[in-house]
Parts: sequence; C-alpha cells; structure tokens
Amino acid sequence: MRKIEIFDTTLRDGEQSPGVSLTQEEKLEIARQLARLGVNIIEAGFAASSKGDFESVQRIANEVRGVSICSLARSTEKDIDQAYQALKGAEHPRIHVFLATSPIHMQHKLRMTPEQVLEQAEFAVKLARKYVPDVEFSAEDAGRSDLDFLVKVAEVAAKWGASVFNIPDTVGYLTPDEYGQIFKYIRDHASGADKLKLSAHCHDDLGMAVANSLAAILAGADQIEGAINGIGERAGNAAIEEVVLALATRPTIYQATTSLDLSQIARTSRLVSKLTGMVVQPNKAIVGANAFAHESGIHQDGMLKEKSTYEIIRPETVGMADTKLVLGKHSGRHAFKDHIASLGYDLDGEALNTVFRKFKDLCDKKKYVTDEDILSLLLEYEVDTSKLSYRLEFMQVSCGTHGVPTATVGLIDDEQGLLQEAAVGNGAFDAISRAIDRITGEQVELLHYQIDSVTGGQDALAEVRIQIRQGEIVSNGRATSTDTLEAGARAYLDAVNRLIMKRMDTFGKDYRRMKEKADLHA
Ligand SMILES: CC(=O)SCCNC(=O)CCNC(=O)[C@H](O)C(C)(C)COP(=O)(O)OP(=O)(O)OC[C@H]1O[C@@H](n2cnc3c(N)ncnc32)[C@H](O)[C@@H]1OP(=O)(O)O
Ligand SMILES: CC(C)C(=O)C(=O)O
Ligand SMILES: [Mg+2]
Repeated sequence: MRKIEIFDTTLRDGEQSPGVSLTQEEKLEIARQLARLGVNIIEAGFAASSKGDFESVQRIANEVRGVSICSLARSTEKDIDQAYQALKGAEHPRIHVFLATSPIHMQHKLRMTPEQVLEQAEFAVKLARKYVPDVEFSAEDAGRSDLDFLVKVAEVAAKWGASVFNIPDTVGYLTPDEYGQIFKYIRDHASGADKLKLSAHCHDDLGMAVANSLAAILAGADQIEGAINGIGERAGNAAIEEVVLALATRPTIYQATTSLDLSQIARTSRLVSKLTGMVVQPNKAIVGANAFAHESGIHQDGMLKEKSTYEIIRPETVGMADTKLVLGKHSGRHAFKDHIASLGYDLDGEALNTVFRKFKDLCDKKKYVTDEDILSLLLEYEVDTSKLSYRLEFMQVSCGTHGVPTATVGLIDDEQGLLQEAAVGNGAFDAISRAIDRITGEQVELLHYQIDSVTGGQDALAEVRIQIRQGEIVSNGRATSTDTLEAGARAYLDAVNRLIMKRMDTFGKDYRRMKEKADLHA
C-alpha cells in the first residue's frame, strides 16, 4: 500500500468560497481539529493577502503541532517573505508558491511570456528554499497548460529544490483520464521528477474533483489537496473525506492509504460547516445527513436483515451516528415494526396492519412524520375501536367572515348505517359538535377544548383534547389530524363514544342510546 499525503486547504482555498470569512479563533479551532483528523499539511492561509490572514497563519504555525503548516504565496519577493515571517514558529513550515502556466493565464492575467514565467518560477523556488527546506510549487491552471511547457516548469521546481510539484486543475476542466495522463507525462519526461512529490489539486466545476483526484492517485500522485466538505473557490475543491473513504473502501483498486483517523471525519465536517456557514447538502457523500439513512421499505428490510445489503461504509467508521431507518411514505411493515418497538410498542398481525395503514395515510398528508406523530397514532390505536359506537364518515364545514358557520356531518353507526345531519353554530367547531349531537341524540356539556400542535412546520399534526359531561359522567376525547377541524370533530366524537361506553358500563347495555333513555337525567 502506498501512503498518500493529505494536504488540507480548507482554511485557504476553502475560505475562498464566496461568503465565507473565518475569524482567527475559528481558523485555529479548525486547524486543531484538522491536526486531530491527521492530515499531513494544513494550508493555514495566504499570509500576504491581509493582516488578518497573516496573523491567522502565524497563530496556527505557533500553536498547532505535529503537522506541517503552510502558507500560499505568489511568486513575488514580498509574498514569499510574508509567508516566511508568518510561518517562522511552525514545527514543520512549508511555503507554497504558485505561478500560472497556461497560455490563457500567462497572456491575459500575468501578461508574461513563457520564458518570463520560467524565470519567475526559478526566482520563487530559490527564494522560498532560502527560508525553509519544504517548498511546494504550483503550476496554476496546469490542466490547460501545454504539457511540454509544464515539464519545463517541473524541471525548474526540481532543480531549485522544491519538494512538491502541484498540478492543479484550477478550473475543474479535465476528465479523470486526461488528468491521470498529465501525472504520467510529468513523471516520464521531467528530469528530476523522481525528487519531487507530485500533488493533485482539483476543482469541482464539472463535478469531477474527487474522480480526478483518484485518477491522479492511480497515475502515481503522492499528495492530494482538498477541503473538508468540498468547499472552495466556485464549485469547490475535492472533498477530502470522499477521496479518503474511496481509498479505504476500495483498497484493491487504489492500493493506497492515508494517515487520517477516519472516526474524526464527521466531527471535522460539522465544525467546518458550522464555522463557515456552508451547509452540507443532505445527500452529500460520507457526511450528508442522508448518507447513512434509508427510507424505502425494501432497503430498510434489507438493512434490518444484513447491513451490507445497502451500506458500503459503516457510519461509525467516519464517526457518524448509527444508520437511520427513516420512516416515511416509502417504508414497509418490517421497518415500521422495528421502529415502534424502539418506542416501546410491540404490535403484530392485524394490530400492526391497522396502525401501519394509518401511518401510511399520514405520510401522504405530511412531509416529515416524527416519532411524536407515530406515538399519537399508537395512542389512538390503544382505544379499542371495535367498541366505539360512531365513526366519522365525512364532514363538510362552511365558515368565513360573513354568514353563519354551518357543518354537515356523516357518522357510521354499526346498527343504523350512515346517519347525517347539518347544524349551524357560533363557530365552525360549535356547528360540527351540534351536528354530531343531533345524530347521536346525546345532550352533553363541553367542559374543555384544547388544541396543540404535535410537531412543528406547516404540515404539523393538530392534537385536540376535549372534555364533556353528561350528568355525573365525565368523558375525555382526543384526536390528531393535519386538519384542525377534523381533529376537533374526531376528538369530540371520541369523547361522545367514551361517554356512551362509560354509561353502558354504569347502567348496562340498554343504556347505549340516549334518545331511548330520556329518563337518565331524572
Ligand atoms: C487559484 C487560486 O486560488 S490563487 C489564490 C487566490 N487567492 C487570493 O486571491 C487571496 C486573496 N487575494 C488578495 O487579497 C489580493 O488579490 C492580493 C492581496 C493577493 C493581491 O491584491 P492586489 O495587489 O490588489 O492585486 P490584484 O488581486 O488586484 O491582482 C493580482 C496581481 O497579482 C498578479 N499575480 C497573480 N498571480 C500571481 C503569481 N502567482 N505570482 C505573481 N503575481 C501574480 C496579477 O498578475 C496581478 O498583478 P498586476 O497588479 O501587476 O496586474
Ligand atoms: C493556488 C493553487 C494551488 C490553486 O488553488 C488552484 O490552482 O486552484
Ligand atoms: Mg484552488
């Protein structure tokens, strides 16, 4: 197995992400975590770019140990001098000088001839080597550079003592094949290339930064540059965690390892996301919230039987919490049963089917079904529905700022079938409860009506709790629905049904119907 060095540029190229600006303290905190993660080189910033960056590089150089600390510098005396001044206190300082080598950059940006670029590269490497033994030279926009010119630049870097020659695909233009070929070409054609570590630095403009980095490893690259969570200029850099996990997961393909402590990956990712404000997309490989979550029934069933059916990396390997079987509209009975067992419910057969059906209905209405929602369904199920006298078949409500609130309600009664009534009221719920009273013939007093939201969001479940009284009998009802009025109607009916059950418990079965027992109050 070859050992690949990991050069982390979260604090330099990563910080070049539009909108990201880290304070010195934040940079130091990230650098400490990167050291814990075990990266080989931390590019702490670009010392000459500002006083703040200079001080950040300096603090990291002075305070973070056991890892190389590096500063970027243009190929100018001032930048290289500033880099050195900032890095002086580092245990292992590295100066990273760069100069563009592509025709586009040389002509339009630098306004230099290729010969001038070679001279400037020589000047820069020589000067940086005067200061520190470890110098990296980057041929900016190498991906669009002429290969034979790139060979000449690599030879200059090797001749004047650079330890690393970086071949950046600065604009994320190359395909994996093309990128790999450049490494082979430089290795085969540049004299002195054997003294250089070759480094890959890829950008994700075409979504190929990680694939290109891996192609470079296959083509002999010794160092991979990247950023945590793939942040960086424009579409970002290669995501370090993805490169490293590809090596760890497919050792026979890449035959290469790194010194990273993989269990620190999730922690590092969370810290970088929090401090930079760059949110990690849920479906992001390795560190996204869904990277180890399974929603569909067939996958969940497979996962419950054997995790390797749908997972190639164990979440604990990268320090993530255990696999999540997310219950949703695509889930099946196996996962549902397993999940409600974790909530303390053990259901089987028809009982399981009934609650599962309700759960699926809820999923059709609600985007995120939470444990609170599921507990509500389970609680409702605990009422023995077979004993209930009336079931809500439909309800229709008309209300607004003008006119009288009116409700039409249809209830199913096992003996009498569909019964329907309409009523007006002071409000929508009042009209509904009066329509229900007309059907059931019950005369009840409403003692308490309370409405709560079970979970947050626009599609939250409304939970309605109701208390009613009839003579000495007090009864409670409770129901949940994404529709407040429906929850109210069901809760009211629940209270009425329980009242009837209580009455039958107290006075006997004949006392089911209030209408027939008008003397009850007497
Ligand atoms: C691919 C990359 O990621 S490269 C790194 C990009 N990072 C940054 O730019 C970090 C933040 N940058 C800055 O703060 C500023 O750009 C500074 C402080 C570095 C320079 O600021 P200014 O002096 O105002 O110059 P400005 O940024 O406008 O222009 C860049 C100058 O550097 C020159 N230059 C660009 N790259 C190099 C290089 N590698 N070596 C020498 N000169 C270079 C440009 O040709 C231009 O020179 P000119 O003024 O003679 O035309
Ligand atoms: C400075 C260099 C290495 C760079 O970030 C790039 O070319 O993308
Ligand atoms: Mg870059």
